[in-house]
Amino acid sequence: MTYKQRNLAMMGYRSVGKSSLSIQFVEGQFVDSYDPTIENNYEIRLVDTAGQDEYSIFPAQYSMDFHGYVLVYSITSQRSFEVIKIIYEKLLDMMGKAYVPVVLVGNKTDLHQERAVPMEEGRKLADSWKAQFLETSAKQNESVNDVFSLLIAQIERDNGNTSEKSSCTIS
Ligand SMILES: Nc1nc2c(ncn2[C@@H]2O[C@H](COP(=O)(O)OP(=O)(O)OP(=O)(O)O)[C@@H](O)[C@H]2O)c(=O)[nH]1
Repeated sequence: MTYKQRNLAMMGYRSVGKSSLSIQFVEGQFVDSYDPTIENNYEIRLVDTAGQDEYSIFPAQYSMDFHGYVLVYSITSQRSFEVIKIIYEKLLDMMGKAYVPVVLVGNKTDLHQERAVPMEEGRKLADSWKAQFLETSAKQNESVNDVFSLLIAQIERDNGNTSEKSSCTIS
């Protein structure tokens, strides 16, 4: 069986849930990797970066090796939403590109009483980037796997592949 390796980076402000989403995804996908009807297999290398802020110097290695990026903010933090815009701009700058495959994720939907960023704001921002958008709860395992399957599908579309069935392992 052959694998396409896909390197994905989790980026965002401190404490938005990058590690929690990664751990939830890795544990949730473990059983699926035994599915015998696999047609496309992706080996995902998931890099959970340390939280950034608007003043962080963008480490060059974050732009070199990745096929796609999960940009995470918390729906309870307006600041994390502002910071994600800056991270995105820095990413494009660093890559010297007008487009990179991105999924924008508003995490912590279970804390709806503390919501500070309306869903519509997230969607509008993602549209302006031509990116996918999802709200998630790492705590309640809400839409977590969708983040990664959307990003993989987007990367494949960008590469001119339109295969519908896919599966993955994480290393
Ligand atoms: N209620 C709730 N809490 C969450 C959720 N995701 C993460 N948290 C909590 O938010 C805090 C930060 O989560 P992390 O996953 O460590 O966040 P991070 O973005 O990796 O943080 P840094 O390593 O500082 O960049 C922890 O206390 C988590 O338990 C969520 O979906 N809902």
